[in-house]
Amino acid sequence: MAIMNFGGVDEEVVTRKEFSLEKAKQVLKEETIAVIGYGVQGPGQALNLKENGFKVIVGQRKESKTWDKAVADGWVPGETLFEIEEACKRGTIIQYLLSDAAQIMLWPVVKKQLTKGKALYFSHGFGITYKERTGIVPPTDVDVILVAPKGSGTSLRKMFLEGRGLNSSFAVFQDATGKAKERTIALGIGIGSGYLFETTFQREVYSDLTGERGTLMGAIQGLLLAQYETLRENGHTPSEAFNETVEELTQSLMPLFAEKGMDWMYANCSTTAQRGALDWMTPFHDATKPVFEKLYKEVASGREAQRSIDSNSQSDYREKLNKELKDLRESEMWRTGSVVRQLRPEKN
Ligand SMILES: NC(=O)c1ccc[n+]([C@@H]2O[C@H](COP(=O)([O-])OP(=O)(O)OC[C@H]3O[C@@H](n4cnc5c(N)ncnc54)[C@H](O)[C@@H]3O)[C@@H](O)[C@H]2O)c1
Ligand SMILES: CC(C)(O)[C@@H](O)C(=O)O
Ligand SMILES: [Mg+2]
Ligand SMILES: [Mg+2]
Repeated sequence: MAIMNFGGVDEEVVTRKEFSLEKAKQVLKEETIAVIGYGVQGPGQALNLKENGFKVIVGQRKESKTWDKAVADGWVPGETLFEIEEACKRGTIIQYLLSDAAQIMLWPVVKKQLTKGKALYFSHGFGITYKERTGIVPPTDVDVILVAPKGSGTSLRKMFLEGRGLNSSFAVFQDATGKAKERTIALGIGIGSGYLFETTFQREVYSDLTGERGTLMGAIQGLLLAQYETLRENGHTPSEAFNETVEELTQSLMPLFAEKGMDWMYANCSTTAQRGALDWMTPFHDATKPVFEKLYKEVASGREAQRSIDSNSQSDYREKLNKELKDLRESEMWRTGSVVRQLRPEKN
């Protein structure tokens, strides 16, 4: 662990310098890692682990699209690809990467295979933190651990292939073997994380649910749409409204603040823009802060988790989500986006 100072606060973190890939392989050399679920995180984690030299098998429902995807990715039925129960039987570390709702349904199957000394691994604190709602209560003689990549499994894989790494949090909920922390960090390094920071299952799920409902996904769409609509209602063309709201943000300004921080992005805009942004950031902050406070309370109360369990355990949940995504895709703002993307010069 290294102590790093983050904006005046010391935190212990793990980087590949303190915990090399070679060390991770040494720690896990006797382990079979069973990645259960091959949706978004499953492929990213399983393929990165395999290519980093770990022994990995995949567990997935047969006769599903994702079984076929696993086969297409090179997993071999009967050798490295199994039905969920069989993979859990063979694994010494069970990476439980079904959707959070499916984890509840399949829990009796997985629990049966959790024999003494195995590790149950999550990428979300959901199942354990909201155990009254999920019924996920592991036996006391297994390790219960977490590595949560801070981003999509698609990015985890893409960044791995580019020689980069997505940061992840890690936590130990139950250390039955005395080796839980070592196993956790080794897995975090193995899946291709950038740096790892410690958390608890509860803090992971509270921050994760807040972040994705907030700035990462929910708030960003709400904010962009509010500005797009205002411009359109005042007579601006779709092209002007979209460029001024989304395209400039993602193509020009976001890369600047990703690279060197917000003041650097501001400094690379006009003094007119800087004056206005510095004045208007406070009203935007003040208008949204109560919404974030309300959101956090909903998360901490468990109500957000229950809403997600209730909707995602319905048999037609995927169709319903797809319908809502289609509505988003077919809104004027994102139809405009599709045309703007086609017009990017690098496309031609
Ligand atoms: N999606 C991400 O990038 C991401 C990022 C960080 C953490 N996580 C966490 O990782 C875990 C996995 O998330 P995901 O988004 O990869 O999941 P997902 O929604 O893509 O589903 C994963 C798998 O679950 C299977 N599944 C769904 N219902 C099932 C059922 N009833 N029976 C058997 N299998 C079923 C699907 O076939 C799929 O292979 C979750 O705990 C999630 O919160 C996800
Ligand atoms: C990728 C996210 C949003 O960070 C993750 O938390 C998820 O649930 O998919
Ligand atoms: Mg999440
Ligand atoms: Mg997240």
